[in-house]
Amino acid sequence: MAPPDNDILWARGLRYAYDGSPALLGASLGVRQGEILAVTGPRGCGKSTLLGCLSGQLSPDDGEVWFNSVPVHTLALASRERLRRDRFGWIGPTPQLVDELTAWENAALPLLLAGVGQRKARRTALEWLDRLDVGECAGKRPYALLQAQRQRIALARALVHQPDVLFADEPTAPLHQADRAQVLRTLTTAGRSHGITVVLATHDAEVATLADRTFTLVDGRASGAPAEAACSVSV
Ligand SMILES: Nc1ncnc2c1ncn2[C@@H]1O[C@H](COP(=O)(O)OP(=O)(O)OP(=O)(O)O)[C@@H](O)[C@H]1O
Repeated sequence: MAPPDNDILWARGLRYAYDGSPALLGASLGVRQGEILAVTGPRGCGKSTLLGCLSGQLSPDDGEVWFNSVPVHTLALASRERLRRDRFGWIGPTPQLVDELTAWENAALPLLLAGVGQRKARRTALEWLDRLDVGECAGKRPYALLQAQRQRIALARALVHQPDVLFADEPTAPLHQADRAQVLRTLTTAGRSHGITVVLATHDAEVATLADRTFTLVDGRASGAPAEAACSVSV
């Protein structure tokens, strides 16, 4: 079956198991260009695994993932890595920064890897750090920063190259309430103003209200999908 034209991301019948222990049991979904989709569900229902499969970090045991007209599930490793680097952004629940680089260098990494000149990469990274209220941290290394500042820098890095799709896996987990609201606002505003599609995994119903649409996973499949028909269910 070919993916519909208006879906930037499209997955069918995704199955994934960790050492024989199933995490996804036939999840199917479509994500439209520019929308903010919240992937919700209780802890352990498979949200992170679904984002891993959609973003090409994990290879599903069965099923298909398409990005535009590209079949991600059959791409060779090098092509998948290039796709992730150039077209996708990723932010997880804990900031994973390069210890040896300053905040702006961390934020600029996707641009530098794509061959953008140092001066332009620095300027763009600084703009994103300012937008996220961590401009004053630009010259500091991660060890000298608070966890909340590190997470904002990780978000700047995820957005700096204006990816087609931003995958955000519980991005506000390490933040306090006030930080959480601002980071989420920046994330959703950036998505809407730059036409970035956002796939946001969260178990927080309040966070999910910022999304255009919600996809609920229960035990590795779409909520309400009967086990035997799970492969053909979509939202
Ligand atoms: N690396 C791993 N090795 C083994 N089992 C794993 C691994 N990662 C996840 N699992 C298991 O797979 C299932 C789905 O996990 P996953 O992290 O995708 O769910 P989640 O909905 O994102 O959970 P959470 O809300 O806690 O982040 C769970 O039962 C989890 O224990």
